[in-house]
Amino acid sequence: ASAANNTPTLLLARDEAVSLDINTRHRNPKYLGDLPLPHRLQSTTCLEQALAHLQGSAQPQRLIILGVPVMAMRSTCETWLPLLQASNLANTPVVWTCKGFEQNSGQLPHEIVYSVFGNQIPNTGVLSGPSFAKEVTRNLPVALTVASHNEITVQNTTAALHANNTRIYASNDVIGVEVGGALKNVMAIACGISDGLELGANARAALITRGLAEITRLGIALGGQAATFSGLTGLGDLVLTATGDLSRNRQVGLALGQGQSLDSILAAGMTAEGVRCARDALNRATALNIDMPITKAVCDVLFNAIPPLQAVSRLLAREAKAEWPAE
Ligand SMILES: NC(=O)c1ccc[n+]([C@@H]2O[C@H](COP(=O)([O-])OP(=O)(O)OC[C@H]3O[C@@H](n4cnc5c(N)ncnc54)[C@H](O)[C@@H]3O)[C@@H](O)[C@H]2O)c1
Ligand SMILES: O=P(O)(O)OC[C@H](O)CO
Repeated sequence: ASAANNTPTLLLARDEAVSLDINTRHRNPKYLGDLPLPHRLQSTTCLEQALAHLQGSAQPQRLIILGVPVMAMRSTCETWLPLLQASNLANTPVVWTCKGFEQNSGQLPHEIVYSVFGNQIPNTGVLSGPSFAKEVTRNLPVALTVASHNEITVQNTTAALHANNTRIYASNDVIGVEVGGALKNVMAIACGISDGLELGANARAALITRGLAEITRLGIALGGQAATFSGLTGLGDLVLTATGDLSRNRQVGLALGQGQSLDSILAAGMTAEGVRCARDALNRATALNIDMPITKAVCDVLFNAIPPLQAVSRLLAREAKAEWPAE
């Protein structure tokens, strides 16, 4: 999106072949099929070249986007901290796109970032919202939220990305944005399971709505703001991922509902952050005494060998209750 906005953009890749394809054929077949990429998007595998690119970027659009999964966030931050300090780039805004909790620590991405960066890299934030990469690559309309406590992070993210078909909205609710992004993946697995079992559109709508109640409950308990969960990074990303067949999390759910085992689905190379997130979210909810029945049902199917239909029956067999407050 930044390259489409004429922002000179350099993608730091780990794989030489990916980098070469982007620079020569303007394609990234490993991740994005045959979709053409803007010629302004360049790639490198060399950290020094990435730092030089940042030093040459105009200040209003200078921005680092960490586009790695949550499991790689800590090591990525640890790599960048000394490099940015040594290159006089410690004030460069850094935003991340990952959605989930860190395994073992159970930390949200901002907790990882703050624990590694401390005050040494002060301008940070999370960039999230409903955005399938393949649609962004096609430059179709998309709206995202950047949440940060620093004005410069919001300004630079907006300057780099907000144009043409990309809208950037600002928020100061880092926790709410991250919880919505993490938990929508779990609900997308739940909706995929329901659709794989052919339980119908009514069931899917119920799961989305009660899933949002569950996300909101945990999010508020963790310090998020209620309104955030009806925004782009809550309801917006939840609807996209729970209903859009481009979602890897929904695809995992669909395959489970159709009778495939988790091992065989993951062996086929499917990356779905909701699988790890479900257990971490349930652990954090249990510690806070928060009821998360849909997340619990997803964990039962994923990790406790409960057949999908039995998990659904258990969900439906719970006592009747008031819809609001969402307890
Ligand atoms: N793909 C999408 O449509 C999309 C949309 C919005 C947000 N996101 C979020 O952005 C993040 C990245 O998504 P993705 O689909 O590109 O994920 P991905 O799993 O394809 O990985 C992205 C990049 O991270 C690199 N990476 C993986 N493990 C690493 C490690 N241990 N150390 C360093 N680099 C590592 C990979 O080489 C790859 O280049 C995710 O958390 C995802 O939720 C993805
Ligand atoms: O393919 P998924 O399920 O990881 O979803 C991708 C993005 O998070 C959608 O916003």
